[in-house]
Amino acid sequence: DTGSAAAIPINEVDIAYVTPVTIGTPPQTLMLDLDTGSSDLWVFSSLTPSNQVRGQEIYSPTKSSTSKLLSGHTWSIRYGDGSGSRGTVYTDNFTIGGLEVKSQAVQAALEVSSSFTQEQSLDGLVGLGFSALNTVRPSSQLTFFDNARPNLDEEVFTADLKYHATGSYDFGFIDSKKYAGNITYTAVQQSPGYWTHSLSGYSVGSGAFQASQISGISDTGTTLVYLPTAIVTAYYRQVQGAQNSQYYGGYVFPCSSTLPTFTFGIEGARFTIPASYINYTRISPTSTTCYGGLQSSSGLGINIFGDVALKAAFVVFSGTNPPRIGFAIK
Ligand SMILES: CSC[C@H](NC(=O)[C@H](Cc1ccccc1)OC(=O)N1CCC(N)CC1)C(=O)N[C@@H](CC1CCCCC1)[C@@H](O)COc1ccncc1
Repeated sequence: DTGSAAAIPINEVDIAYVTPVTIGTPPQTLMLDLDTGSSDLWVFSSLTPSNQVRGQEIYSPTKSSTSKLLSGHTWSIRYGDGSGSRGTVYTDNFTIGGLEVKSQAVQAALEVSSSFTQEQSLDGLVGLGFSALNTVRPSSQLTFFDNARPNLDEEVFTADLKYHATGSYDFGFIDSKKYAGNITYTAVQQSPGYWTHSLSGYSVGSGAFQASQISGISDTGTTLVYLPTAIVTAYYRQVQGAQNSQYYGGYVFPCSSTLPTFTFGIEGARFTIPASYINYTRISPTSTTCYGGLQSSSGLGINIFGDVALKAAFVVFSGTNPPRIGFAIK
């Protein structure tokens, strides 16, 4: 089997991407954020208090003839940005882009944090990390990818995220029309459950490539790129008027500044993030100060290759044994 679905930016600065999925019988369509940085599939539901729902589509298990309560099971998740949700668990038929998994664990939210309530274009998440990170207790549940894997033509899914445009996620096949040249693969360390791998180094603008192994996670659910402070300061040293603002919680600069590109290495291959991707957003609609798409990871304890980096490449998440991740120019 294979599947293919759109990755649609939810706002004009690509803060996140959502993908249409269907759940249950008859099918209920929700827009979910496919997130390789977590492993819970959870949705706004008929069980979510109405004062926490603001425009989101909801999953109603009672309206689905194929839903089953996974009795006695609960879940609770906290994300890196402090947002979170918790609830109960059903199994139901779940489809992404024509690829169906029967009896997928669908985690119905009983409570969501305010940042989810405020994000009306996001109806929940599909975790595509390793199932070891799943928070359902007493027995953890498998991700959509792990459930689909035995029926896939190839044990892969690919992410083709785009800058200010709709991209795609494919399951079970690698579409050679979506990239140029070769795919460069590198080893993935699957514990504790993220798609963890190393960069072989980086360069700023036309500067020399600095070879160094930088370990981090490729995370479609994280908007920006978070790297070690030494790298980030080297980057912003090239930006007139840049400063690391305590007030704004990161590097900001005059929107009129000229930004250099940022290049990262995967083994021997090189991928360049255009300056426009790093000029992430104005700090407020009328401001002339802009917030950078490259920020320091020092507060996180982990380096994160988020959407700002991933949208510069075609990315193959390979569930083979051992797992690996591939990058290609597009
Ligand atoms: C440094 S992990 C921060 C990261 N969350 C972000 O990237 C959010 C995404 C967002 C925010 C608001 C609306 C829509 C999307 O966006 C920002 O935080 N920003 C973008 C806008 C910018 N101005 C400020 C910074 C994060 O937790 N991701 C998790 C998934 C994410 C949760 C929030 C909803 C969307 C999906 C996940 O993959 C990684 O989980 C962990 C990573 C590390 N240990 C624990 C958990």
